[in-house]
Amino acid sequence: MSETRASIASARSIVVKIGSSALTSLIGGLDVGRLNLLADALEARMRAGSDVVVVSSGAVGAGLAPLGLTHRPRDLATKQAAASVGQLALAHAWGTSFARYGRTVGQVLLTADDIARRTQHRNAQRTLDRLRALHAVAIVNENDTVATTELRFGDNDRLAALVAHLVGADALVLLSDVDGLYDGDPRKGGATLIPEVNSPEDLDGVVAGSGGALGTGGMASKLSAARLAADSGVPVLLTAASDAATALTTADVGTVFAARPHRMSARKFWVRHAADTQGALHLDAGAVRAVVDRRRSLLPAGITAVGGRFYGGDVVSLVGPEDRPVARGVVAYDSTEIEEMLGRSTADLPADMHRPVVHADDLVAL
Ligand SMILES: Nc1ncnc2c1ncn2[C@@H]1O[C@H](COP(=O)(O)OP(=O)(O)O)[C@@H](O)[C@H]1O
Ligand SMILES: N[C@@H](CCC(=O)OP(=O)(O)O)C(=O)O
Repeated sequence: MSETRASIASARSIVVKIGSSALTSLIGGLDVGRLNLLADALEARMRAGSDVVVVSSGAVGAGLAPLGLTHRPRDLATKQAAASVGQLALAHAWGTSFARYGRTVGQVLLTADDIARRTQHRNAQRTLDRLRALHAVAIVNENDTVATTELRFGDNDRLAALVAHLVGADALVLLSDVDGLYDGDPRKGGATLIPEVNSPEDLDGVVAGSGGALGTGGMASKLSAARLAADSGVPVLLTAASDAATALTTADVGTVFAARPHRMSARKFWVRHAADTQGALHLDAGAVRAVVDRRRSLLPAGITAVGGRFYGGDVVSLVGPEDRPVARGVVAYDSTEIEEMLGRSTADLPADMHRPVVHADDLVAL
């Protein structure tokens, strides 16, 4: 068995994301039978000693039938109304299912903002850690009723990858209605399963198509979430929910994505993937070489212009001379302060401005 599969099979802490397509159908709504089988597999893994966090889609799908809707709505307000009805049913169904084992569930609804802001990020982390310490299973979903279009996560695949990093998980399992990644859309026929993705070249020529009637992101969002997790050091298994029992025991099923050998620090991961940028610093070519190639801190001498209004502690985009973002970082000063420092060497600045504008530890090249 491959090293990646072995690491997923033995992971101490796992995030398992279950897609709408695996839990709901347009005609039947929420499928409690399928949900019970998933809870069985999740409970077995917990009893074998692993910590599990569940990211469950399906709120919109579960809310359609009770509202008399026969297709997934396109407009945001109806989707949010369906999600508010469906989330209640979904959380209740998970609660009832795990109660068969005497296991308590906790509902955790997150928006992109919660992950993007450092304080909320820490709060979410603490809640998830405490639920785990109390032997309860967290059932996470996007907070669909308050998230607006701009605030929405790409979808729950991305949310699951962010949560995996948030809780320091050792593996991410994505369960869908398809048994892995194919080189083309399997609904069109003639596509071949790719069992293992070890490097970006393994994805050459792969066509990731759209999802089903109830899913949102399709294969493209699973691929980008899998790469996000794998790049940050978390191995990923993608398979069908009907194979959950195998996925959560031997991991000998579906497609696995090998993790990068070194896990990115939690702070760098947040800067790179989760935080919203509040403004921009424009750099000259020498500063780009220093921060991107030599991994140095950013000093005022290499900054040519400031874009937007921001404060010390915000995440900003570092933009090269060709107007292309080259890095992101946590800025040490307010934008108004940096305007006074532009192009000046550190020695010419007052003593309280000798810290780098962005410290190398807070800086991630793109
Ligand atoms: N290259 C591909 N490999 C596998 N599945 C693909 C591919 N391209 C498109 N798909 C489709 O993506 C669907 C899964 O995405 P989606 O419906 O969003 O699932 P979920 O609800 O689990 O998030 C599958 O049903 C499959 O038909
Ligand atoms: N938060 C939404 C799901 C969004 C989503 O990403 O769905 P899916 O592609 O099925 O994982 C819901 O619960 O309906």
